[in-house]
Amino acid sequence: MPPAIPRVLSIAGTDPTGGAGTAADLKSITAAGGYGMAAVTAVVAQNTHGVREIHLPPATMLAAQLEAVGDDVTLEAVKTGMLGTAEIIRTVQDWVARQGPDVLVVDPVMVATSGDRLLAAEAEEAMLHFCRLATVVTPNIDELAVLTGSPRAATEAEALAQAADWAERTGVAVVVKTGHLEDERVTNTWISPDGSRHAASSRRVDTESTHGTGCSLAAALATRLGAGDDPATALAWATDWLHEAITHGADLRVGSGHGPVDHSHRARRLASAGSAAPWLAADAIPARLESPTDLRVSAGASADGSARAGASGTGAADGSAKSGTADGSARSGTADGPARPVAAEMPAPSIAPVGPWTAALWEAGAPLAADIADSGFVRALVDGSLPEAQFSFYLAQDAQYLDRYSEALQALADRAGDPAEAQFWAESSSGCIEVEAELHRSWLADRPSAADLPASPVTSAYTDFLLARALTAPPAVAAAAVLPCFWLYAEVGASLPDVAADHPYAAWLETYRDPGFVAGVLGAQAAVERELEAATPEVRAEAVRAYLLACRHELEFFEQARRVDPSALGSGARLAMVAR
Ligand SMILES: Nc1ncnc2c1ncn2[C@@H]1O[C@H](COP(=O)(O)OP(=O)(O)OP(=O)(O)O)[C@@H](O)[C@H]1O
Ligand SMILES: Cc1ncc(COP(=O)(O)O)c(N)n1
Repeated sequence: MPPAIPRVLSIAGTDPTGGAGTAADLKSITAAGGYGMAAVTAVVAQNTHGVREIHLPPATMLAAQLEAVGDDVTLEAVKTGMLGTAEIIRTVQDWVARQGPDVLVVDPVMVATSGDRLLAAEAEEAMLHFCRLATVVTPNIDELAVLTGSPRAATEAEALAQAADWAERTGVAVVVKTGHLEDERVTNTWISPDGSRHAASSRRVDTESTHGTGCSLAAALATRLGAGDDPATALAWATDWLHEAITHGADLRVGSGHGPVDHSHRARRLASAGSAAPWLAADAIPARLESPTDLRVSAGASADGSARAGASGTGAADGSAKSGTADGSARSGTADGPARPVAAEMPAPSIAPVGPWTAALWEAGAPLAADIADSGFVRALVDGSLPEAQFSFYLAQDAQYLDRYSEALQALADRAGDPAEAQFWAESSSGCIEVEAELHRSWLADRPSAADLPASPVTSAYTDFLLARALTAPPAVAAAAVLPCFWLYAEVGASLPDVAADHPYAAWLETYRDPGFVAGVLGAQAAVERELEAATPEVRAEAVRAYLLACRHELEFFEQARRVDPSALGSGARLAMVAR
């Protein structure tokens, strides 16, 4: 039984810019949940443009490092990268043979992205020999050709065939990486000696920031295997994590050549999601709203460029000054993207407000609407890179949500004074039940494990919030609380681009375009407009707060799928515990 935090040793060269080699490995091991250690094979003077000089300490020094670690620390996994010379390879090989780690991931580094040689040509034979000790080897397309003694594969099928043949001959698994081919999707395929395959693919990111991707994938894979994941789960985890790191690498602005990936992006995003800071500052909304203008003035940009209204988003994630404002009452940047304009500069909604109160509400919540449209979840759904397990989770939560949202709408119907309004809420409530039933019929039927998932903490927090207001709050507050689900969801639908028919989520994206959503938005807006007009100034302020908090819950609801680790979704009667 491996420990919860696998102890993983990287044996590799250095990179003073932190993008490749031991630096990349340590960051990747940490990101994948392990404790990272490193023994240095070569000191490399390099940057994002290439290698300038390589210093090889005596092999005896490497042997001493390996002995020092091995004598003292039990290792769940070892990952090797740049080994440089035949003598170094032999040194590592001798130590590995004695140490016998359960997991050995060999990244047979030969040539850097920059074209510089990192393995002496005459050492290739020794590397081929060493690879036979591995649990899995992770060659790129060019290294695969050297490893298998074949011409460079021109297609993924050719590469898979080369790898399958080699794995069968040697008894060592191979991960075939298509990063060096041209396909729109990049696929990593684990091929076992018995021929079984597990593929994990992601959308190709158009970026220069791919320095150290091979090192990072291998180190993350070693860590997940060291933690006890099976090959398919470990590879899926490493591929998905690396995709996020590559997507955000350029934002680091490290160097002017092939920059590093952002190994910590996921950790920062998750840390931000775990913040207990309130979403809306106590003084974000005036205590009394005599007219919509009171909210407009309050929501408008102030002299220091901050906005007064708008619930705080996930902005703290990047830790920079661009995230949120001094008083924390508004936000203009997220873990996923650069700062955006404050409310006053926000684009108009595609479904226009029906009166002055809904116009003021839109303006106050516009930064959150923009966050949702630009959220990692919506982006991954649109570009097709959202992992299926996360999509299934989202569907399951959507079904759970609709069930309770329908109850909230029925409560509004029961409490409505105006018969037409009561009818609108009641019809919306039954409409929800129909959509939920359709979700189960069409989408969850062939995803049985997702179909049984209970409501997540995020879903429960949102629906409990809505139900509490629908059942007990003044009608204006209750109506304002349920409005974002109508309006922001329809806005997401309106913002979606057309996608190709073979897009993995084409059919789902189509469901957002249902014209029925727009009719629902208009009905809910009309009710909110009427109720706010009739409410007292104090109740109006409470209603605005409820609207903004519901907008923030909407953002959480979309983003939650990207916070879930499929391996944590197993069934069984247990109470999830937190790590301390
Ligand atoms: N442009 C990209 N978009 C998405 N993923 C990528 C991209 N480039 C690389 N990757 C990911 O990084 C992994 C390793 O990349 P690649 O196939 O280039 O290996 P490598 O050549 O060993 O890496 P390195 O360039 O660090 O030596 C790929 O398998 C893939 O998961
Ligand atoms: C020490 C060391 N190890 C490996 C690589 C390969 O990484 P890349 O091909 O991305 O430059 C590197 N540049 N430096």
